[in-house]
Amino acid sequence: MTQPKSPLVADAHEERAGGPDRPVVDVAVGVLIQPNGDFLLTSRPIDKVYAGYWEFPGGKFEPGESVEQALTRELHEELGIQTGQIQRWREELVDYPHALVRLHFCKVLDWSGELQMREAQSFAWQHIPVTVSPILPGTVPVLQWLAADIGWKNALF
Ligand SMILES: Nc1nc2c([nH]c(=O)n2[C@@H]2O[C@H](COP(=O)(O)OP(=O)(O)OP(=O)(O)O)[C@@H](O)[C@H]2O)c(=O)[nH]1
Repeated sequence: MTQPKSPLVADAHEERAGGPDRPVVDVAVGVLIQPNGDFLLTSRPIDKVYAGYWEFPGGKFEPGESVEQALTRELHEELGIQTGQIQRWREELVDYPHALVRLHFCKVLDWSGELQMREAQSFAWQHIPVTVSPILPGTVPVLQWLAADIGWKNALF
């Protein structure tokens, strides 16, 4: 029988808010990738937990939303863009002191509109290795997946 993948535990030494039975919070996350392979990182606004940490844009589902609906709404709210096709990529469970979150990472290769930082966040187009820090704990594995993607392509060509 396949065992469920255990969560990535962030800041394990800190107390967990909500105790052992806290609910899982679903989060839609967009990895916007340009044709040259650069991807977009944004910094968390000052009024949020892990303020100033770099992450991929996105946010929590609202009731009844699908991954695609939540991501389309969040990318418009945060960046002012209209997303085209959304490709579901990977999921990850992260146990933070403030919440237990399930991150639904999606690749977005196609969008329209100029980027606007509507939450006064900073942004950086990056490639591996990234030059911004600190990176949000739940975001670190994505950089490893992106690196693996590049390795796969290099192996083919
Ligand atoms: N957007 C985003 N959130 C991430 C990433 N990695 C990661 O662990 N998270 C976690 O997912 C959760 C997203 O919450 P959020 O506060 O950004 O969501 P939101 O915009 O809906 O917040 P709001 O309720 O304040 O409007 C946070 O617990 C954050 O730490 C990531 O790459 N992008």
